[in-house]
Amino acid sequence: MNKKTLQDLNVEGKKVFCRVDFNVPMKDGVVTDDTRIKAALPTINYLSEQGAIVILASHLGRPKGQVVEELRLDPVAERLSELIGKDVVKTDAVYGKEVNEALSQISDGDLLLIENVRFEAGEEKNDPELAQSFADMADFFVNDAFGAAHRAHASTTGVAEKLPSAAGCLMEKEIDVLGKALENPERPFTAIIGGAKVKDKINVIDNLLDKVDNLIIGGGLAYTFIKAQGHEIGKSLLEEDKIDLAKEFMKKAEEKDVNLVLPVDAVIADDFSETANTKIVPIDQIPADWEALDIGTQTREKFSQIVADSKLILWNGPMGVFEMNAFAGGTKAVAEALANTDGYSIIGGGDSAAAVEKFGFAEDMDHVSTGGGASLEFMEGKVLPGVQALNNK
Ligand SMILES: Nc1ncnc2c1ncn2[C@@H]1O[C@H](COP(=O)(O)OP(=O)(O)OP(=O)(O)O)[C@@H](O)[C@H]1O
Ligand SMILES: O=C(O)[C@H](O)COP(=O)(O)O
Ligand SMILES: [Mg+2]
Repeated sequence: MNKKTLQDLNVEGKKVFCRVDFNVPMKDGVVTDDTRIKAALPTINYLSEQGAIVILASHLGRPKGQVVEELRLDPVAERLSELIGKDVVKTDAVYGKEVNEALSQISDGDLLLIENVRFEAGEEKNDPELAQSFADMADFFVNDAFGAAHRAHASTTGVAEKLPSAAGCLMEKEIDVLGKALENPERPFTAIIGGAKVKDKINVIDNLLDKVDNLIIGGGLAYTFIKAQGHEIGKSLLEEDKIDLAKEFMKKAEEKDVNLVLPVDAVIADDFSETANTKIVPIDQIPADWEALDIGTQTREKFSQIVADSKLILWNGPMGVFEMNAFAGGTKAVAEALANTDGYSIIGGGDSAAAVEKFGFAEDMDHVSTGGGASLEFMEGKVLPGVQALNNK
């Protein structure tokens, strides 16, 4: 990596605006998976030990420029404080008087977490004024938010243009590990994509088809493809305006001789709930008022076999709604296959990492990346804007 790193900055007695990705799974105001918080600790500890005042900034969820009470970062501050064994000052504001007052009361080595940056409409628009407000708080900018490095937002790229900047340790490590895998991928190279961010993730497929031997599509992403094949998908997740794109990708896969693999059966439910009635049906037999919430048993076997035969596997996005036990089996089976394969296994994403942790397979993966969309875009061969914006060595 040709970007400056922490060692290139002299932060003692200085204020550092440090973007992290604390977009973690939460339930009832408690962090349910702290993988991303733990992953940022080396950078936070380093800055603090060097005597910097560390201003931490993150997004959480997609509040779309408004204050959403459930998306405040207080539970994250609490968990961070437990992990680091130190107080974390948390402000309810993203910038302005409250933040400035808090900053005037803390000392070198202390930590301050500002509120969810996506409460500000300017964040996702990369508004220069908001970026300037971030820059005004600090002497340096450090980006350790690999998971958000594919976003060109005020707290990722905007502020980088206004302060001397560097990559944090996590950013450095992710780029190093993923870069090595991508440089000369061992084959067969298999990508598995699932999850719920269909609009975002369908777009990475185009470039991935130029790189992989097998492309497995599961999770909520699969049903737009099943629909494109002409099957009824009931109330399953669908991006209506991406059906034609899905058709194009199936055609491109055929032309490029890429094995595009879709579910052949599904666990369907008559309600989006743990207590719904469920059954497993062939993929072309989903009734109109049911929805597919997990891959079926035959699909699990098929996907697992491909994983077992692969030399490099990149997985992002759960195969089903694994947060509910009734729909966790598919994600667990694929996680187990990745844990047992002789190939190099990379899994990425906030919820995917949480799933692997929940099922006890995290230790068996070669690399658990904190990036979901970011690791996919990186593996597509794209330069991530959050990285590009940082100062070169
Ligand atoms: N069939 C399905 N129907 C509806 N939701 C699904 C289905 N399969 C998986 N999901 C949901 O997908 C969500 C995770 O998707 P997401 O794309 O956010 O993955 P991720 O690993 O967190 O990646 P990223 O870091 O990019 O967010 C989970 O909350 C899960 O319940
Ligand atoms: O979870 C992620 O992949 C990152 O935190 C980015 O979140 P976003 O997809 O809402 O930008
Ligand atoms: Mg997610």
